[in-house]
Amino acid sequence: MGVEVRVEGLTKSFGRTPVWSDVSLTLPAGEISVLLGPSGTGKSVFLKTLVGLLRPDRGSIWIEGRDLPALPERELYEVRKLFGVLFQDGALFGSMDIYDNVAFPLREHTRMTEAQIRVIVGEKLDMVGLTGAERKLPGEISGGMRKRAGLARALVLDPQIVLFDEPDSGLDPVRTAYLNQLIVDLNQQLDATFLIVTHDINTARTVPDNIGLIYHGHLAMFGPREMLLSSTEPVVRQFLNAQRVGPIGMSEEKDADELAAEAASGQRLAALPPIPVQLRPSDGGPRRAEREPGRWCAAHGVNPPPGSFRLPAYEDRA
Ligand SMILES: Nc1ncnc2c1ncn2[C@@H]1O[C@H](COP(=O)(O)OP(=O)(O)OP(=O)(O)O)[C@@H](O)[C@H]1O
Repeated sequence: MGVEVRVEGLTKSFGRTPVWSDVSLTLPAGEISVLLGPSGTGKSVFLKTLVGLLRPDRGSIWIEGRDLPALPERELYEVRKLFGVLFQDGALFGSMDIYDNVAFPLREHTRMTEAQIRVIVGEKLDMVGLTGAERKLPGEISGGMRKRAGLARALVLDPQIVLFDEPDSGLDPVRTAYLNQLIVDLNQQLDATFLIVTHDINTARTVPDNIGLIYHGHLAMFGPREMLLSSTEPVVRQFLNAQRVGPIGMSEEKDADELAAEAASGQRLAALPPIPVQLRPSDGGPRRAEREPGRWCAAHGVNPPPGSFRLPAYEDRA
């Protein structure tokens, strides 16, 4: 069922510049979580810190009873094998074809024979729909295919935790929809815990089980999807509505004068959009962490925005 990742009081700065402080959250085992936040708030830094590429100033990352930042380098190297990471650009080696890119971690980290490697690479390329593209160079395929090749490589060592850094960046809405479906299908098939950093509101609303929002150097909120999607916090409403009105400014947080001027001019935050149904696996089976729509809201006495949990009209007709 994947592994739980428990982050406690994590703080990171570069020199005297703080990125975020006192971040605490638990990624539930086997579930999909999404991390949102304005540009530059340190979401990529958070992923790199989780996987041990950056050291936090303070705090703990507990995985299977081990606190990652406290581990000596040799043990950290072992724990890193639990992770698969899909970097923003796929991070493929430009001079290697897709097959060799996907085979790379197996050749680097295991003693498998080439025959064994061929079976695994074939299986992962099939999972992401890239069978037949083995001999292409990264420069010869589309951005969407590069993402999928990067995903095949991230999965090749059977990771327990998969981190996705903006998997939808640079993709058109249709390719994003395919990739989102692939993520939900993979989560159903694999024993892994997923964390996705994204700016795509539709992805954030339909793909995860849990959502977090980093804002102004802190984790503003983290919890079940319905908690965030029904939240009345101004920063959440502004983000989910993709609005200029609200506490988030162009380059930083708006100050009190700016917010007062906004209120005086009659500009208001829009109402929350309805909570959509979650994306289901394409085989019609249940999600790994399936929950009844509206259960969290009902259990917490929260009224979801009107129109929530309905299928879009065109799906009602199908
Ligand atoms: N190695 C580094 N050394 C110094 N500063 C860094 C380093 N890596 C990131 N930063 C700084 O940390 C801050 C957070 O960067 P990060 O890329 O994590 O933001 P982000 O939330 O992922 O942004 P975006 O949504 O635009 O991708 C930025 O100000 C960035 O310049």
